[in-house]
Amino acid sequence: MFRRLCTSLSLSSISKTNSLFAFQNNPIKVKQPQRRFHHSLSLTPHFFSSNLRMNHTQTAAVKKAELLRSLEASLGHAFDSNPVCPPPNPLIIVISGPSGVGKDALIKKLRESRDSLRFVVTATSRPMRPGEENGKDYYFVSKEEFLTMIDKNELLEYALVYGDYKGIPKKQIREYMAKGYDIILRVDIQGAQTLRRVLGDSAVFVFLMAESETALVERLVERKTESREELLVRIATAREEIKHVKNFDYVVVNAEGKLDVAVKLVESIIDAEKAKVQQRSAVI
Ligand SMILES: Nc1ncnc2c1ncn2[C@@H]1O[C@H](COP(=O)(O)OP(=O)(O)OP(=O)(O)O)[C@@H](O)[C@H]1O
Repeated sequence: MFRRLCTSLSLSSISKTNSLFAFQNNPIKVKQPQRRFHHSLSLTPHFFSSNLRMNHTQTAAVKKAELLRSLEASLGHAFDSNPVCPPPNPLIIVISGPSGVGKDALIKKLRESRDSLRFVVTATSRPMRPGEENGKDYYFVSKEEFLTMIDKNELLEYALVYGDYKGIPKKQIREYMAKGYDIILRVDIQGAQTLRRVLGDSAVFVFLMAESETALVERLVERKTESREELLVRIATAREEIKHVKNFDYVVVNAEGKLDVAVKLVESIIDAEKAKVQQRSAVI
């Protein structure tokens, strides 16, 4: 192979000394390449007609084109410009963590920075909070409507959380994945456990946590959406939930005032997952 390469290189340099157009009538007989890899670099009389003296960049381009052609000639076929790796599978990313840790805030930022991500809107029977939008933050449905969705097997998972139902409609996930989008799911720890049973290792599970219990409680208090009693329940639950971190693939700390750092880390996780040789392959 090395000798063949040398031969073709020396042949190409000979043709160059004779004439710049000489290799248009290349004497080397090769099988016609099926697809030309470097059309844009091929020499045509037009290329030189307007400017007979080539500058340094043009000369380098010609040399490169010539070398590529001679390599193709030696190999007997054109280089393949198709991607070497198949496109990565659509990914399901499950974001979970204690109440008030910043799941919604993180997902909002992720959606702004990544076009390839689609957020699957959770259906819930809880009342709408100020600033929330139906169909954007959640699908707000009545308890009766939610129970009908359960009966029809329309939910990937559901749970009764603090007296309200929350669940993930399957339809949206299927539609987005068919279009090649990555899916981001937001669930509490109970929901993540159910999803792990349903999806196994076919999805990526990310546990979001605050840097300390104090930080978590302060965040919840500042949000002003829970009563004193509700806060106590959420704090007690968070203490239990933290024990489930071992069932997740990744843990991300969302430290006070450092939401952007947490977002970047989740983006890196997505990038790393996309570069995996053995891709996860979720079927809903
Ligand atoms: N890194 C951070 N630093 C300071 N405040 C934050 C940070 N991340 C989120 N917050 C704020 O903390 C509060 C709770 O966040 P968020 O509502 O996103 O939590 P959550 O995990 O979705 O809660 P829940 O599960 O109860 O819906 C919000 O007011 C949010 O703006």
